Amino acid sequence: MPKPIIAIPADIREFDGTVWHAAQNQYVRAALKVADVMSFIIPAFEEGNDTDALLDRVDGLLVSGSATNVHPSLYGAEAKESDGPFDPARDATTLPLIRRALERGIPLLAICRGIQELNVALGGTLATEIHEQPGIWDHRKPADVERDVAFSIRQDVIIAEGSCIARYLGAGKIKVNSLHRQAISKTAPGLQVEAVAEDGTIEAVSVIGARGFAVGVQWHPEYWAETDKPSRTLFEAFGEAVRTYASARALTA
Ligand SMILES: N[C@@H](CCC(=O)NCCCC(=O)O)C(=O)O
Repeated sequence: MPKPIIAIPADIREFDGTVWHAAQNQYVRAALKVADVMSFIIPAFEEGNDTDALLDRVDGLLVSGSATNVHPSLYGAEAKESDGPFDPARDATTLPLIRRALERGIPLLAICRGIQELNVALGGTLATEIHEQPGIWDHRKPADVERDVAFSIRQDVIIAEGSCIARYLGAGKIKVNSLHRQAISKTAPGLQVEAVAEDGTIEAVSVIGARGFAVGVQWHPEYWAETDKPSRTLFEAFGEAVRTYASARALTA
């Protein structure tokens, strides 16, 4: 069977005096080196992407992290300046892809901004600047440090007994990295909370009744996917789900 291909929606980035559709190497590399799947980076447009035409050509969807935030209007909140930076083209691309991939049973791994998009896509809301809430830790990306330090494995999360990811990672405490200032506030009706931090922050969800692998994590398993066991295990599980989907799709082609 040819190596399967997943979709990774791009961010809109501006540098070198122009606009780019960009995905970070850490996601594409973890997909290839650990999940053993190739990636199509999907351009981010507010209009014009044909969601089904894109999903017809892939066997998985990986929604990556990003320093930008989902626009509050998408979950019924007023947008404040401090809620930015925004990426409306990415929002307009990822939310339909997430909803349609779930309807079609296409494996989904949503990471950091991705779990927030998953929650919003299914009707949930987000909390912003969570470190300002009483009793909530500062989960933000540390400033002015080397990237490996920023993504260091440093925070406990507790995986729920009987959860989807407990099948792969076991239930109980594991250590993860943490680089986010927003988090799930109202969990979408179709999501099951899979892991929380000790301050109550939701750290992982799965899609109730999903036809295939459909997991969102607030941490970054891609960054140490080649060396950190829980990170590797999650990407390997995603890769297996993608291959299973690809084999089934090949039978109906
Ligand atoms: N912007 C959201 C999601 C955070 C996120 O995806 N972080 C990824 C790290 C950014 C980087 O690669 O530098 C939030 O802040 O909650």
